Amino acid sequence: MVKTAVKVFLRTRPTATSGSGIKIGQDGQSVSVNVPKDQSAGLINNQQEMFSFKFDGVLENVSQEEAYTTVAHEVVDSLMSGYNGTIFCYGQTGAGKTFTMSGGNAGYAHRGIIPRALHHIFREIDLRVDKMFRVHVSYLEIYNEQLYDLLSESPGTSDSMAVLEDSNNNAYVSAQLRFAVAVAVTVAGSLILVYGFLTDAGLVEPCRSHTVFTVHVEMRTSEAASERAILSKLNLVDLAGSERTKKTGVTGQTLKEAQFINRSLSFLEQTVNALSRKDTYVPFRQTKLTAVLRDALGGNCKTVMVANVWGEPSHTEETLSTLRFASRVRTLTTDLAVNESNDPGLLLRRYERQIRELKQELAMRDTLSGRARVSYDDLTDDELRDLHATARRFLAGEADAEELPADSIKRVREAYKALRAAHAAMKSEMATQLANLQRATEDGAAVVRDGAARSRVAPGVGDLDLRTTGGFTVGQAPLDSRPPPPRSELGDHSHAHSHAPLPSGAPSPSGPGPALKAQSSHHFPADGASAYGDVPTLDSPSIARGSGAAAATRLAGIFTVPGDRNAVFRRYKSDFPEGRELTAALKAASAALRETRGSIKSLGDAVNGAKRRIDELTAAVAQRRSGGVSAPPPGGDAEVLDGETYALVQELKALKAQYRADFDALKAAREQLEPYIQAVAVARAALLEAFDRWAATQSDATLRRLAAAGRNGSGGGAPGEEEDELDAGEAFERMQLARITERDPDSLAYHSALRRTAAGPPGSHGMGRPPPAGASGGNAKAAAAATRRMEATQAVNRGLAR
Ligand SMILES: Nc1ncnc2c1ncn2[C@@H]1O[C@H](COP(=O)(O)OP(=O)(O)OP(=O)(O)O)[C@@H](O)[C@H]1O
Repeated sequence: MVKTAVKVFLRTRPTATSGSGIKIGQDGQSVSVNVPKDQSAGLINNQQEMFSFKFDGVLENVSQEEAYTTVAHEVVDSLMSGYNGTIFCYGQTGAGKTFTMSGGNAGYAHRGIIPRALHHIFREIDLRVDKMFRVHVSYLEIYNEQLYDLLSESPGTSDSMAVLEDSNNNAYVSAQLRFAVAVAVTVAGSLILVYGFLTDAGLVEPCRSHTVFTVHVEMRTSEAASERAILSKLNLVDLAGSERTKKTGVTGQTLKEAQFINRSLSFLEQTVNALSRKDTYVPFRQTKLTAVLRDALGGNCKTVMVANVWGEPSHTEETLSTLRFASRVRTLTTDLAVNESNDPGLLLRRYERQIRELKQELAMRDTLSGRARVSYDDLTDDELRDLHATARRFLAGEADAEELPADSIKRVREAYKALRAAHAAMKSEMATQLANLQRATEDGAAVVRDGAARSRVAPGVGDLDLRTTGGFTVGQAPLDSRPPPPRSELGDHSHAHSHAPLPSGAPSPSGPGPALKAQSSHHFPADGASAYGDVPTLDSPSIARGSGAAAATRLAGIFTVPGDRNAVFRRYKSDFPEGRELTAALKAASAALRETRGSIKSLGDAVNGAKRRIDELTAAVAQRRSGGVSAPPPGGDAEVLDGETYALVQELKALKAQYRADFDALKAAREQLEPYIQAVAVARAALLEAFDRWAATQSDATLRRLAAAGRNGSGGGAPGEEEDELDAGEAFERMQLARITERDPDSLAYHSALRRTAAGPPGSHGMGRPPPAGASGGNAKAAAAATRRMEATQAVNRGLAR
């Protein structure tokens, strides 16, 4: 914004009589008016005789051309640079306002500011070949405080016409027509066209209304940058002349017109006074005239006033009034600024062009760097659908990271979004499962508590404390508090399976029997997964806990074959509501754990994959550097990388960042796994404890009957559940078989026969009849001894062979 003073020029109408009383100073700016004393006032008369004023210039006896050059040329030049302008003529009626603004009919040389300004504008347009212009004109009349569009074919005022303000606080008249002036028409042609129009409109005839002729100019810097437009307008205002009605003695319609004119000019004066005093309130809205001239008087506009005076002695009073008003107008300032169009359509065109150019730039860079053609457009619906499916498969561990797009930022961003969506969906599913699991676990715990209440020997002993994450109350030792079995009994992990399970017998005073001790070497993973599946067998160490140990010992006494105990356990889980409920809870917990583990596994795979790739890239970069491909320049500080090494280093950098992020995610995911592990442990403990208590209440005969039914497969368990519930003995046998097949396939038949012999004749354990005490144990011992012998022989042979 540039502060600019309003310029005021005085123009005098040639007078017929001499001695007008108006004196022009040598500087061409000072004006003095001599008012002869009124002799009728008597001898003592203090009436002021001389009045002095100063303006920006005085036009006395000057041609129309000189008047234009002095008053309007600079304003029109500013218009062509994007600044608004207003030139208005003010003065008493007949002082020459219309002559100045429009011109006289006497000849071409008499044309006024309007036709000369149009001539000027089109001449400039012709000269500025690097720019594009559009010119419109509008023509407004304010008559008796009503707005009239003089370009409208339908005469009369329109209700929809009103003086409004645009977003830049510039005044404009709504619903006013604009007449487009073709730029292609020659300057002279345009002039004739517009001048003819002005004549038709009666502009060159004296009128008793205010008229505003506006030229709107739209300028664009060039064809290529057509999205940037500068808008400016020039208001050429011919005000109606003030009139002393008493003096002129007008009546009727003319009097009414004069009253309207004087009233609006009076408000114009008040407005100028308020602006001049810098009042906070300026009555712009009091009349249509001040509303239209708002910009010219204090807004974004370069303003020039022509004060027209008729220097006849009979008009001295009117002349003084005009000069006083002109002096106050000269104190006003306006704020000038170029008006750039903020038309959204233009902005859109500008952004479209920028995007087009950027895409071309990218395509060029891709070509230079040898990349395959990369699309920078938005993904289609089909592509987005595929991407979301790939993201889901990636999180589930079924797709590699390479399947996700990485060729453009846009596609990488979309991939991230798809991953986030897939992750959110997965999280929500897991939350639902967890809620179900918690419900099931709480139900199971309630069953356990009920059972405990019924069969409790000592209150509180052996109860699960579900307020903690699977801990135990007094009397029930947590898993990790149990001392490890002596190495001499169990051997280390690698040898644990070289011993046959010893299902015999008598309980030892130090705890579970040898069979249970041997079986306790089975790994009970810290994350709660059973070695043989989700549902525990009775060979799990938990059977020996707390009060459950008594039941386990009793069961071990009744059933010398581990499979029989599991058979009872299976019956318990399938035929008894309590067992069924607890088994269901455990399975739900295990399923949730398995699923969560699956997603972690895919993360782990991603981390490992990234690590492998980082190692490869690091080696490749190191090799290129050591090979001198990217060696530092002699004496230089910075290493100069060739294109390929630079690309490798960039990839390595990105990969490391990805690796760190994935690693953190993996760590966080592992921490999230803990509640699932605890939930499985709690559910498992609840099931085993409940079984112990239940078994303690059953008679030996009932237990044996259930074992026989379980052995015959006449109940319990869903298909395929046997695999999960494989007991320790059978599992051990299978493992042995696998080892023998691997080490000495030829001896397979021998071992198979030995095992069958040890197990006794087919059906000897069936039909509800328990095997003779010790028989099975003896056979198992024999089998174990035979295996040990074979392994010892093989070990000796291997040693000899070395
Ligand atoms: N500088 C001048 N040189 C020659 N003739 C002039 C000049 N100024 C005014 N006249 C003549 O004076 C007459 C009245 O001028 P004009 O109509 O322009 O006055 P006006 O101020 O517009 O009056 P109104 O307010 O009534 O419209 C016209 O005939 C015009 O040609």
